[in-house]
Amino acid sequence: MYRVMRYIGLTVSWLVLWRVAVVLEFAPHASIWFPPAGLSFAALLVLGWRAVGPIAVAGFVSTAWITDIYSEPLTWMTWLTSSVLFVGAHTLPLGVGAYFVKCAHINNGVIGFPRTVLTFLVVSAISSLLTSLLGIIALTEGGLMSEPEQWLSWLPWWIGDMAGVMVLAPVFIAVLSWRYPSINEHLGELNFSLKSVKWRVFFGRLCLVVVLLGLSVFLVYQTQRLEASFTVFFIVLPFLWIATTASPLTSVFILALFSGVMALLVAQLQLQDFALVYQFAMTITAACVWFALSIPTLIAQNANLAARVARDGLTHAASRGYFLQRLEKRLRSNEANSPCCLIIFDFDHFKQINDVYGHIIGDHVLVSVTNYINQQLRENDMMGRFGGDEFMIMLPDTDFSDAQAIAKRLCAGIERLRIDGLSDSVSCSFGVVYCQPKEQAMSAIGRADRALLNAKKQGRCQVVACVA
Ligand SMILES: Nc1nc2c(ncn2[C@@H]2O[C@H](COP(=O)(O)OP(=O)(O)OP(=O)(O)O)[C@@H](O)[C@H]2O)c(=O)[nH]1
Repeated sequence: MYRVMRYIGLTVSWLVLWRVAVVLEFAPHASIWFPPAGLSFAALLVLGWRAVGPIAVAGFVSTAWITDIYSEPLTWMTWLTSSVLFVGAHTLPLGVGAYFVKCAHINNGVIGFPRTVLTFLVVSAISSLLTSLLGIIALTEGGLMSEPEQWLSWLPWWIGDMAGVMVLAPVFIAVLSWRYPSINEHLGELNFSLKSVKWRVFFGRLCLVVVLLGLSVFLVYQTQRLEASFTVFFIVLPFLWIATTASPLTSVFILALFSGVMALLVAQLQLQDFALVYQFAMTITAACVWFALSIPTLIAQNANLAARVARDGLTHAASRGYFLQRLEKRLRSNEANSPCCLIIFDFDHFKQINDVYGHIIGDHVLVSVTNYINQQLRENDMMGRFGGDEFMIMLPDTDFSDAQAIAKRLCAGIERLRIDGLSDSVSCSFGVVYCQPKEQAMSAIGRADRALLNAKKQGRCQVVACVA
């Protein structure tokens, strides 16, 4: 029962939107935008083919209603043929398009959000072109459209449907996602939760774009000049700002209301001569908003990747590349005159630990020892993984004797560590160097590595300092 009510609600909403579009018509069968296309796309995306029934009923009713609006006589047979053709022409391209967008997000995943946006925009353009061409054929077959009207209608119909899909489908998807939350897994980065909307931000930014639109439309109304109508394209700039700073739902709501006000102003002020400009402004603004919505996502993903690249996945010590970068920066900076020391340490007979206890325990040893060392270091110090079982520690503002003392303390502390799953104790060998002012990072590492080699040669589990 509840489900039937929802389907009836879908049919009624579709018809209300369709009636609004008819009021805003500026050419036969061509409104500045066609909101029902947005609702059909959203319903087909969220409900799948279950949405076809309610949309079909709405299509049959609207075809009959056209007679009333255009005062064209309609026989039962003509009504039936036109309705079936119209419903097919409307639902088939939009349904296939919605299916593509749904699959695109699954295939592209989180990283591919901009690609999903591109798919949505391309699908909106192609599906709308097909609905307009097939719709015109349907109306012509039913005798509801003459040949001159076909030529007048195809472009405004196409762009009107495209505007309906690009601008309104996301709003309807958001509304439907509150009732059908399973769609959220396909929406990925898009947070369409109402909680994400900050109402002060929403009203402030909505006022800004509506005022700018009002100024632009007023200029056109006063001058009746085509050049003046192009000023509406400048509103793309505040929209880019909105889309990159507000939540997706806020941007999508503002875009829909802005487009609604635009359609209303064009109809009320009789600006039909400029309707195509406004139609294109609507779709271009929507396309820009969609691309701009992916910018915060890309920034967040980049930050995430950068953080991952900077850390070693197992021990969470700095990665080799990041450590070298930081050491190089420290040695070249003005602080280079203050002392900086470098320690390199390597586990003793680590291969044996792996061979006797297995690699899982080997990993556990690496994690336990590096955790212990991290606890011993100051906030400014930095540990990095050179590779395998070899690690480096940068000690800024530390003189040579202190660095040697730290290495000895760590060496003794590691030997005392009791590690779960390991009956023997572990040990490490250490090489310590004082970094010369303006010395290359790799030169300091080379010297520390030679000291470490000496520590290994001298029997392991000890600290060797390299003075020069
Ligand atoms: N479990 C584990 N083992 C690793 C990892 N990275 C490197 N190893 C192993 O660490 C061992 C390092 O051995 P070597 O450096 O050749 O020498 P060693 O056995 O430590 O002996 P010395 O350094 O001469 O005292 C190798 O067997 C590597 O396979 C890791 O992430 N996890």
